[in-house]
Amino acid sequence: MAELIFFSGTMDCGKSTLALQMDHNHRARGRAGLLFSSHDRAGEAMISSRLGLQTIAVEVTDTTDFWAEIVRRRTSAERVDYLICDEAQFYLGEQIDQLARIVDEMDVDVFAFGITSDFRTRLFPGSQRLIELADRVQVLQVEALCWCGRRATHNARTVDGVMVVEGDQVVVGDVELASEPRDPLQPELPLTDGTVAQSPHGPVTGYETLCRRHHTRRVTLRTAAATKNNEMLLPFA
Ligand SMILES: Nc1ncnc2c1ncn2[C@@H]1O[C@H](COP(=O)(O)OP(=O)(O)O)[C@@H](O)[C@H]1O
Ligand SMILES: Cc1cn([C@H]2C[C@H](O)[C@@H](COP(=O)(O)O)O2)c(=O)[nH]c1=O
Repeated sequence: MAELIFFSGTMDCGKSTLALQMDHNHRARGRAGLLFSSHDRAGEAMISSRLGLQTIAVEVTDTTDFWAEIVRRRTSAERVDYLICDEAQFYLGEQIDQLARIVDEMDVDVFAFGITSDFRTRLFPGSQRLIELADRVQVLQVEALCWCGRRATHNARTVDGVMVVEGDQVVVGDVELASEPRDPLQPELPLTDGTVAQSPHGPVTGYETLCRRHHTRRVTLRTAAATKNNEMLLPFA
């Protein structure tokens, strides 16, 4: 019996990699699948993994009707056994309803992948509906980590490394990794007074995965480093 499964987690925990692996495994057993994504970092109509794999997919927009799309393909004799739906947090609630109907009435497996909550810890509409409707919600086993070493459970949006809580819900972007060599044109690490040197290209918006404690306190890798530097400057008693 077909299932609707929601594979979820924070940013950078391996969802797109798993999406491409699942497609590979099902395809290798002779099953026919369709890949969908929305606003992938690599560009339109793509599923891309930070491990280097990327595959063409159908771009999901607000006008996508999954039910009509699968009916159309099946009535033109195309086999569809499963759907891979990446960045499913960006899908509309009614599109998730269509996916559930495809599972139940067409016996097509739907494997959806996405982050549950936004930079303000609020559920994305697509993720909310998936949590409400999925046969199973599976949290990915590879844990993204907070800079403190705890499991990262939340996604922070940063501007020049500083967490922000205002802005649009959807802003496509990537996590900045501490181990990545710094681009000399990007802002430097925090100055000892806690401020950050400005990039000649303007503020850089990115994301950072944090544990709840540090998300609540708005402490990112960069602001933690700045605080540490300031503590070192404090006069000894
Ligand atoms: N250079 C690397 N070597 C090994 N693993 C890596 C490397 N770069 C990224 N990864 C793995 O890829 C994961 C991110 O995979 P990806 O599918 O792009 O994540 P998501 O779709 O959840 O944002 C990281 O959590 C890490 O486990
Ligand atoms: C937290 C948050 C994320 N986004 C965007 C940023 C990325 O483009 C995707 C997540 O992709 P990933 O493969 O899981 O890394 O979502 C956003 O638009 N708004 C947010 O609040």
